[in-house]
Amino acid sequence: MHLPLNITLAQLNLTVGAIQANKEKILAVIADHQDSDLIVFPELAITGYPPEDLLYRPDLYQVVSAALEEIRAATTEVAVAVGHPETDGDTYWNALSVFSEQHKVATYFKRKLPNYGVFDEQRYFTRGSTPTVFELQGVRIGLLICEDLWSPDAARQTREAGAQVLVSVNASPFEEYKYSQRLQVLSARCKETQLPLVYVNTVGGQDEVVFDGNSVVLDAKGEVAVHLPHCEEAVVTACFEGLQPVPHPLPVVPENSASIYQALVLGLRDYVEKNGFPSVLLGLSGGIDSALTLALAVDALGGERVRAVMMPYRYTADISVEDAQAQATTLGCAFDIVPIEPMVDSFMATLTPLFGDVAADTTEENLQARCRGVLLMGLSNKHGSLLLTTGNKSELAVGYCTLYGDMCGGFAPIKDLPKSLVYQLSIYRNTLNLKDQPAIPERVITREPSAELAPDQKDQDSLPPYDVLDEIIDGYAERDLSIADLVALGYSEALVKDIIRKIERNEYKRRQGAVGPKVTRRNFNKDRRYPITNHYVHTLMNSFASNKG
Ligand SMILES: Nc1ncnc2c1ncn2[C@@H]1O[C@H](COP(=O)(O)OP(=O)(O)OC[C@H]2O[C@@H]([n+]3cccc(C(=O)O)c3)[C@H](O)[C@@H]2O)[C@@H](O)[C@H]1O
Ligand SMILES: Nc1ncnc2c1ncn2[C@@H]1O[C@H](COP(=O)(O)OP(=O)(O)OP(=O)(O)O)[C@@H](O)[C@H]1O
Ligand SMILES: NC(=O)CC[C@H](N)C(=O)O
Repeated sequence: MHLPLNITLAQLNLTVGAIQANKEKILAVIADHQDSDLIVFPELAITGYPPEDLLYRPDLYQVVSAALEEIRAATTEVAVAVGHPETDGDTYWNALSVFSEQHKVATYFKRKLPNYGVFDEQRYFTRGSTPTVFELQGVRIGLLICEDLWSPDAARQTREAGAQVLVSVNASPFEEYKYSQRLQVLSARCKETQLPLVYVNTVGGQDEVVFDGNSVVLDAKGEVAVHLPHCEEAVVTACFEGLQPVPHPLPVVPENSASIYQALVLGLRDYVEKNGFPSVLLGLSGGIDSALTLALAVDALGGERVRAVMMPYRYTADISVEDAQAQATTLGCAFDIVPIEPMVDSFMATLTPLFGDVAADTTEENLQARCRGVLLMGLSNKHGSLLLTTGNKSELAVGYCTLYGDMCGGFAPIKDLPKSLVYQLSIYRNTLNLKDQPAIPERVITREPSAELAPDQKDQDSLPPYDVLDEIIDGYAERDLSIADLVALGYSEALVKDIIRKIERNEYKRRQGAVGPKVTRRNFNKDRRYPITNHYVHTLMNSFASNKG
């Protein structure tokens, strides 16, 4: 055994489908770490994760093979472990290959394929069946891929196959409290097997998920010896002496609000950069949702790449215009004021005769939101700028938003934040001073929420207080509680039923909404796939009535 053994964790931000660019990035890390013994790259590093139905394309495997050939040819005595999809023409695997001195030393096939939440691996891959161990400087290294670690048996079998160190490659997405949950799982595997673990996660935003990095090395007792940063690329070499990882200075683990905020910044930045947008814009109303979205955008891209547009109508309060202006000035982004009165009046003049004698209702409110949407989409088209839509999870849950109005836009940075979390993150952001002014004007946080689409309108005219709404949404949509469970929490039957009806009635709206990063345990996209045409809500209502009877 030749110790110390140096194992490099390459926590890289790779791009789905960019096989050549990902390969170049991998080759650059290999060239820079020739003093290491083993360099470990993330799960499916070659394709990025998740490649989704790209995995059905036969040509993908040709490009992947060519890239792996180049990596193999570039290896010296430094071993390299890299994740990639693999096929023999009939069967497809999520694989991890190890190359050294221009040879393939081992290929391992993932044994546990996650098929829940945002994951669909059983749609593409067949399970591997064999633990894989290879020898490096006399030390036996056992290979694992992500989900393999989330139950005991794959790690146990790898130990039984002779492993002395476990190396796991991962694409483990962020959600609230994920870091501590993940650490518990990893620590349990170390304690069960009494083996140290090198855990390499990917980092970066990919459509609706954000990979948070937080790669770690744990010792055989499950204690963290090395920890890579949250939501940042990093390449760090861990040194093993006597099969014990040498402790490395640990970065501070961000607390809950900071960890979510940083994940949202990364998700937004990567969506904009990886899709090639020069800039973003948004409607800035003087309300908290657009204010938090603006702060995220400026933190992700810098003020010079962000434009905010205030579009007052007759119901817009003066303080809304003042606060929007003040925030744009503090954050250093472009700011315009474009009144929508002439457009709304013109639409109304045309529509009023066609409306006949039907009384005014939400139609008139939606028209204001739609005029704003048209203006913002015009600016987006003209300048090639991505329009950010500002809806939060509570509004999207109950459909308190206008199709082709404030739902216009290509990316929705806060769509998975319940309104209570919008407040929490806004308060958090204001603890980070910028030019001695709060990033979000205090009055925006303290004033009562209003869509300002009708005189003296408040959100709470149509909705229960947000803490109540959020708890019912969380209970019903994230934790699958029944009507009886929610009533037992102290909410009235009428309120619970009303919110559930609204949630189910608005699936069609959410399906037409822009993509945005997941931060809760269950988002309204891949995590919760409900039919649009769906009468289960009647079944629920009826069964609660009959239970009571
Ligand atoms: N199942 C289904 N499949 C496909 N389409 C369906 C549908 N059900 C209704 N529709 C269609 O959807 C349309 C209704 O949706 P939509 O036009 O959006 O309008 P709607 O949902 O009726 O109203 C929007 C609500 O959101 C509030 N709002 C608007 C803007 C901002 C805010 C805020 O605070 O942020 C709040 C506004 O005050 C109002 O209460 C109908 O025309 C209907 O035809
Ligand atoms: N006067 C306005 N000027 C610019 N944009 C607006 C204006 N009013 C609404 N919007 C846009 O439409 C979105 C929906 O806003 P609305 O005021 O109806 O409710 P909200 O969900 O409370 O959002 P916010 O808290 O940002 O006001 C806003 O976030 C903003 O992007
Ligand atoms: N890519 C995977 O296998 C990820 C699944 C795993 N449970 C995680 O979220 O970490």
